[in-house]
Amino acid sequence: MVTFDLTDPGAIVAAAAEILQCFGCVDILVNNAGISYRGTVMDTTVDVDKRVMETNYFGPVALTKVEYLSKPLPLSSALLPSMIKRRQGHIVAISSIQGKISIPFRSACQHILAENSQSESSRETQLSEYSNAASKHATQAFFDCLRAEMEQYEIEVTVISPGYIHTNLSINAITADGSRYGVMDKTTAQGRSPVEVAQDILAAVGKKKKDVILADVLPSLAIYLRTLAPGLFFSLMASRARKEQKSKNI
Ligand SMILES: NC(=O)C1=CN([C@@H]2O[C@H](COP(=O)(O)OP(=O)(O)OC[C@H]3O[C@@H](n4cnc5c(N)ncnc54)[C@H](OP(=O)(O)O)[C@@H]3O)[C@@H](O)[C@H]2O)C=CC1
Ligand SMILES: CCCCCCCCCCCCCCCC(=O)OCC(=O)COP(=O)(O)O
Repeated sequence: MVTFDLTDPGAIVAAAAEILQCFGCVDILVNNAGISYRGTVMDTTVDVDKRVMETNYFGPVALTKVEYLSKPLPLSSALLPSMIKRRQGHIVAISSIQGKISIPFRSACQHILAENSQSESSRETQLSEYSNAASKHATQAFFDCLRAEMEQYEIEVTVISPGYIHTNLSINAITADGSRYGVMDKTTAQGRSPVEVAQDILAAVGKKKKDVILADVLPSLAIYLRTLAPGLFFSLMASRARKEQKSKNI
């Protein structure tokens, strides 16, 4: 197994070169790693915004291209050029429903606390998700562009937009000051089984699907509402933010 930190460009280049050296090619690249975030726009440092973008956006972008133009690395050691050369390959991006719609303070304010510590309880007021949404919107945009450019080389690009999944995502989320959130949110705890989601992703890759939403009816409808009646969608979100701010005194 080759492990590396997605926020370290040098490590990404080295890992891709090692993988290509060991296996000769990559058939399917699944850009899955990511972090989430809890905080308000006003409280969050730009360093935290950058950390989320580096992990969720620049990491997958760098891994996919793997320094196409990097001088010390021969072109054959880069993932995308090696796929182009073979005219074969499949790139998957695990985005999110939040790559299609941006929600402010989420309605689910109740949490299942991972541990019942005072510091964790005090974090219950920080529920905005803008940084996660921004990084996932960027991910969707990048891989949509890549899909169009790669069609001529017969390379597939699939963007997956899941709703909540029962993983450690909220526990591992970072907060406005960069510290770990450490809370299992109710929405996450009630999310789909990761095994089932993985099976759906595998099926989507097998069918060469281009864009897949793996979510309940409401989030799926919300995406259509955002497109067809943006004014109404924005009003709903603003009302949601107002209610949350009032109830949580943010
Ligand atoms: N859970 C959910 O509700 C949803 C999740 N998603 C997306 O699914 C993907 C997987 O997240 P999920 O399994 O839920 O969350 P987890 O927090 O359980 O897992 C995140 C994974 O990403 C890896 N990771 C995080 N940062 C880095 C980094 N800098 N370098 C390398 N690896 C890193 C972690 O590795 P390690 O353990 O070594 O730190 C871990 O394997 C993410 O892209 C997330 O945005 C999308 C929609 C909903
Ligand atoms: C025609 C009627 C439509 C009515 C629409 C009303 C608006 C409903 C809003 C629904 C919002 C759903 C948000 C789902 C968010 C989601 O699934 O995110 C997945 C994640 O990325 C989870 O990460 P997180 O860190 O947020 O736990």
